[in-house]
Amino acid sequence: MVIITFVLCATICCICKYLYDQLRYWHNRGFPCVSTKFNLRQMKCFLLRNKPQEILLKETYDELEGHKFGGYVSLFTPYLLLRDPEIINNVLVRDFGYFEDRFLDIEDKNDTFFENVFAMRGQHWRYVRHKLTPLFSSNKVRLMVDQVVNCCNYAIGRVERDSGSPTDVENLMASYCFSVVGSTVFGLDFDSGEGGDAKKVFLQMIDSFFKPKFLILMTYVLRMGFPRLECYLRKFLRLELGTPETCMRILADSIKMRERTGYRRNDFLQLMIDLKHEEETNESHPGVPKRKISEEEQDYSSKEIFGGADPPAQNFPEKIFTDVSIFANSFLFLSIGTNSTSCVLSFMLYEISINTDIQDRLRKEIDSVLAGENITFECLKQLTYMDKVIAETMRLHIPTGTLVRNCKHDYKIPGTDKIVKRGETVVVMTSAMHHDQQYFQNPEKFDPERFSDVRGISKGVYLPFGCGPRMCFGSY
Ligand code: HEM
Repeated sequence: MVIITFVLCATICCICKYLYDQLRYWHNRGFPCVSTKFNLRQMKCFLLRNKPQEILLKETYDELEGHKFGGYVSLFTPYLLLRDPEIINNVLVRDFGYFEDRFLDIEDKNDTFFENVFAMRGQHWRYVRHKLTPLFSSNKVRLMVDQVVNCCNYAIGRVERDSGSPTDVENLMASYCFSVVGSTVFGLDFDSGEGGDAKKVFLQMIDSFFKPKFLILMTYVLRMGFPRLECYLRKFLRLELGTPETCMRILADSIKMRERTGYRRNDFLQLMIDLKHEEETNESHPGVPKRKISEEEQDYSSKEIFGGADPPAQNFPEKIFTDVSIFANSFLFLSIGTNSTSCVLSFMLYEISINTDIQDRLRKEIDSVLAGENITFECLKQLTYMDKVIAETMRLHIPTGTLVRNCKHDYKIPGTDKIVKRGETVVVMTSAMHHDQQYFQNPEKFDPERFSDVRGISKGVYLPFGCGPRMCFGSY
């Protein structure tokens, strides 16, 4: 009995000591840091979802005012917040080789969602990014404009049908973006009813991803404090972030149909199917013309792009473009593409509805560029005021408020004696920087004219799409 009590007490003491050390992590490392007290309020806000994440992030950012970087602890996990634009630029671009991954070296292989380019690490990520980059080139996007225009016309029709009654803009934009991405990624026409069932299934899955069930939410909280434990627990409980079987079946049917009939469509799914065949046979599928290696793909092999790290291998020993990873990437594009784009569009409509002078100017530009014709890729480039309005919307209402990188090798922060250790996580709070008076005068004002002369905005300050080799695909 005495031994058991002793062991129990010793274990509790060790755990308490570990947690205490975690809270004082940055203090002990000699870094500037925010309060070392356990922040229960942050966890409560996260669980109850009663305070936007951006406000919590800004509070941490403001606490470190006057420092180029500083540490904070979320639950029990230490993060190093970068506040200085030059350091940010070094980490994301110049010294990318030290910071190429987002996540810890945790095997998430049991979860289909983690087989995608956002979550992949190291050589896997480089190879897949290298292969997928040309899919987002302006040439490819140009070929998809007709599909986007169709979805746009459908959304306009919906507004006209409902005219006279209030429109739920968030819902309208979500449905519109979902159709655009569904059409360009999967080749499914969600609006016509052809993809009716698929639309329902995919929407349910995206919903469970962004509004997870309580048990999954708890594992997220656990992940903030004990990422490895969370991963093992999720594996043990066989918890998936959704129920991908039905979605996978829809996708697998679509792949099989294309392989069987030789039907080709100008979408991302097709390009990934071609990559799958390339890996399987080292040449194109019978009846399918060999894929041309584009200039972008060739350019994407230089050492400079990877911050001095090795460029990706042209071939990979394992098969990467399996049905599972095609599904994971397609789902990623569908979820991340739909959510971030519809969020920006909804906020843009909100801003121009309360800033009617901006709305009038925008309408005049659209009328003069389109002159009653349909939208083409060429006219998009002439909509320069529209560009500024979108840029300003993304400054004020950025959908992804943080950029995260995991340190791969010990890294000395230039101009200081501080070392970021391998395995530590650095964070850039883009939403907080976009609202920082130091960089944007009168930051809460919606003013597209800020983007008339982008030279006035320093590097590493305005980052709606991130920066460096890991920046967003959607920004091309
Ligand atoms: C307004 C719309 C969008 C915004 C604001 C946005 C923002 C971002 C941000 C901030 C990142 C992280 C970048 C970094 O860590 O440096 C990211 C990554 C990514 N985004 Fe987007 N995004 C948008 C639309 C899209 C669309 C439409 C797609 C694809 C269909 C997409 C696909 C991706 C992918 C695949 C990544 C991961 C890239 C990698 O790790 O290599 N995004 N996005």
